[in-house]
Amino acid sequence: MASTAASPAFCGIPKTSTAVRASLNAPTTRFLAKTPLRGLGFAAAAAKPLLSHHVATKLRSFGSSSAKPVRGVATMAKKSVGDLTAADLKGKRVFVRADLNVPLDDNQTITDDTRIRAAIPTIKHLISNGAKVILSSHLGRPKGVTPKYSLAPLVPRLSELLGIQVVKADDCIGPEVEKLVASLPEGGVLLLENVRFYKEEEKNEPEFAKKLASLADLYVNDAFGTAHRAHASTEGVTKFLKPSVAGFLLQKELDYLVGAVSSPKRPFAAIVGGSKVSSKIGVIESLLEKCDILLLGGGMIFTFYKAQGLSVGSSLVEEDKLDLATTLLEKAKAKGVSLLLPTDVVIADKFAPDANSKIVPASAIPDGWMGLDIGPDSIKTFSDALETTKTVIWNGPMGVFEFDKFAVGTEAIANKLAELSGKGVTTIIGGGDSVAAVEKVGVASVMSHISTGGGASLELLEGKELPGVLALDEAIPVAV
Ligand SMILES: Nc1ncnc2c1ncn2[C@@H]1O[C@H](COP(=O)(O)OP(=O)(O)O)[C@@H](O)[C@H]1O
Ligand SMILES: O=C(OP(=O)(O)O)[C@H](O)COP(=O)(O)O
Repeated sequence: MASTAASPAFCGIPKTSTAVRASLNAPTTRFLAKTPLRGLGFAAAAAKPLLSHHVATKLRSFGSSSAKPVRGVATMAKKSVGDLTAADLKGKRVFVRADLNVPLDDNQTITDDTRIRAAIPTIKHLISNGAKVILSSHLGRPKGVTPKYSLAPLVPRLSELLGIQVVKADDCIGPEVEKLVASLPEGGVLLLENVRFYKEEEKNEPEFAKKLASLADLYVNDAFGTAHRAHASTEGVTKFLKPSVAGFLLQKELDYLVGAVSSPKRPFAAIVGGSKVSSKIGVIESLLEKCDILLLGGGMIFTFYKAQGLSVGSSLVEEDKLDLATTLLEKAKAKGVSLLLPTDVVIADKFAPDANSKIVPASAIPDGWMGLDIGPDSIKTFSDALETTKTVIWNGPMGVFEFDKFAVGTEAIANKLAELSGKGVTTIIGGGDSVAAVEKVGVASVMSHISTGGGASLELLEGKELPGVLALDEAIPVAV
């Protein structure tokens, strides 16, 4: 199944895949095997007021065993899509922001549909109550209109899962889109084109948000994976659409993650890897405050090595983060946090599945070679460090696991977490690629929680407010 599909031809992607090469720079489209969604099954109708995470944190510190409102405490719960009935929805145009940023291969085939399946309960609730759904998402990090980042390849799978033909717009604003919205029947779904084709989206420009909002009567945010971004479609739009409510996925993710990371069972370990170094290296500072053990792997580590004066060959490095890396190493030492970097790495002579490879100490990466996985000594050290933990959160693969030769570290950590999960340790896996990796290994079902958001779950762990959540309407306070 998954592992077979992802092996030598790795999901049918040519060995010189642009998708793979792009992952070194801006790894936004992904390419793993199609695997069943686990850990995200929930009843669409099981709606309850959504606790904003800072409130849930407060409740936890009162010793509550669940994130339910406490008698007499005014909660800052967020309104949920489950609070909206047919009376609110029938005939209404609902703007739904989902995170449909799924991996596609070079043939534009979806290779992991986890995020599409996770968005379905909210959409089904809306269409079964007679709403007209205007569905919006980004895909990747395009600079302007870029055909390979079109949402068109998602239409067949969305239609299949919803049991209706989803209509696709060629834009996300403008007269043609307005015409399609006007002709949308009750219970219909219109998928807008990639909202990041407009630079105004990430800049959160109010005029752009207003144009998006003008398409609809009310707003649902179900994009947990993008809830840490204050963009026009996740935050700006809420200023022009009322009500603005949380979708079932957003609600479910927060319900689980807030409780698990606000007062984690200790020792508490975080594992951070992957290739979004500049977005995630900053999180490490906060993790030093929260975690007892911090393990770094993936493309993250070479910036740390270089900051220590080591040669890193042609490995992924964020030059402008070298000072930060040095500071983080000093802070970890001062705080007594075990910040472990791999001591050995698997290096390659090119970024390809058939690259020549060898294992070298982290201090001996030759020029012209790049680190694409953690080595066996590091796997052992990391596994030993995790042995006594009670809670582990993992975001970012340990290596370029899409290539079999460089998947060993990621697979070993996935298997270690599965083993710990079996012993009662809380194991949380977040992020599109990290989830795809544990699916590939076949251990997703034994993890405590599979999250559709990597960066978003790390920011929650940091204790940050997620702009996409904060912007939503508050529910009427509940006293129980
Ligand atoms: N040493 C490395 N060099 C380059 N890319 C890496 C390295 N290790 C892991 N990666 C890549 O990181 C990507 C995932 O990173 P990221 O997007 O941060 O994770 P997630 O999607 O789980 O949040 C994968 O495509 C993987 O190939
Ligand atoms: O894939 C995503 O984040 P993740 O890799 O941290 O899980 C989200 O779709 C957000 O994408 P972005 O990091 O380009 O804003």
